[in-house]
Amino acid sequence: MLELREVSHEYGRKTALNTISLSASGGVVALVGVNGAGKSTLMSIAGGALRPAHGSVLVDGDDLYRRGSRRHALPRLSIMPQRFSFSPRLRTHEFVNYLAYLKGMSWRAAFVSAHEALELVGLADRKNSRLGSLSGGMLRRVALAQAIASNPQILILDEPTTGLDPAQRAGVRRLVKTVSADRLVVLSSHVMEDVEAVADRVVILHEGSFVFDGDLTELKARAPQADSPTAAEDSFLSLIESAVEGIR
Ligand SMILES: Nc1ncnc2c1ncn2[C@@H]1O[C@H](COP(=O)(O)OP(=O)(O)OP(=O)(O)O)[C@@H](O)[C@H]1O
Repeated sequence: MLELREVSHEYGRKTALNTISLSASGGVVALVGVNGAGKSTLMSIAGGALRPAHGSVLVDGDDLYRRGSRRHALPRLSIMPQRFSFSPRLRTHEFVNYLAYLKGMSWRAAFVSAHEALELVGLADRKNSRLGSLSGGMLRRVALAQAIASNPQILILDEPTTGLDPAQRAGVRRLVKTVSADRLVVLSSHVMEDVEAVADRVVILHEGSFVFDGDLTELKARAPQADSPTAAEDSFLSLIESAVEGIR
């Protein structure tokens, strides 16, 4: 169970998140928003990578940002960040293996798990390649593999399909569906097509606040034409427009 309690965050004087509360325990929760809505900030905070200025994040009741409980909470989740730094000389398997080990797995278990994760993301044939030789799309899949490898109960995926070709995107969507069968996946996206393919619940974020939280049927029902093939997208756009009008 992941719980965000009244989370707010600012960068200097810029408010990125404004009193966000969310709890989820399973399935795929898709966080949708336009550029700058606050998705990455929220994903980083939920994934243990950014301490929020206000509020708290609980994993099965353990506070992710409190000394004492962080070490219990952290191994139960993994984040696939939008960008990650790495040594270009490390080999793909070595990197995934090492990160799974850092998450608390034994070296042997991490070794096996890294192989399985690379297989799942379609990179088994590049397991001995140096990271510096991989394409951008391959690196995105390495980022996904390292998130999956430690077998966490909660997976936080920040724009997992960005930079992938259509076949790889379809592969990642299938993978997200498969891994969400027995865990919680929270992913961010601004591609409604991806969201429709995988999400059990959609949360729309705009200028740091939630403007919608419900399932796809509820989202489509808000569109001018609920049976239109573009109903989810139309509804998203009209929710954003009304939020903008509300701010004016
Ligand atoms: N390190 C930072 N310093 C200053 N402002 C930041 C920083 N990171 C994000 N912001 C600002 O906070 C707001 C939210 O940014 P965030 O990256 O969370 O949005 P996003 O929804 O993930 O956007 P995108 O879809 O473009 O990745 C934006 O206005 C952004 O300019």
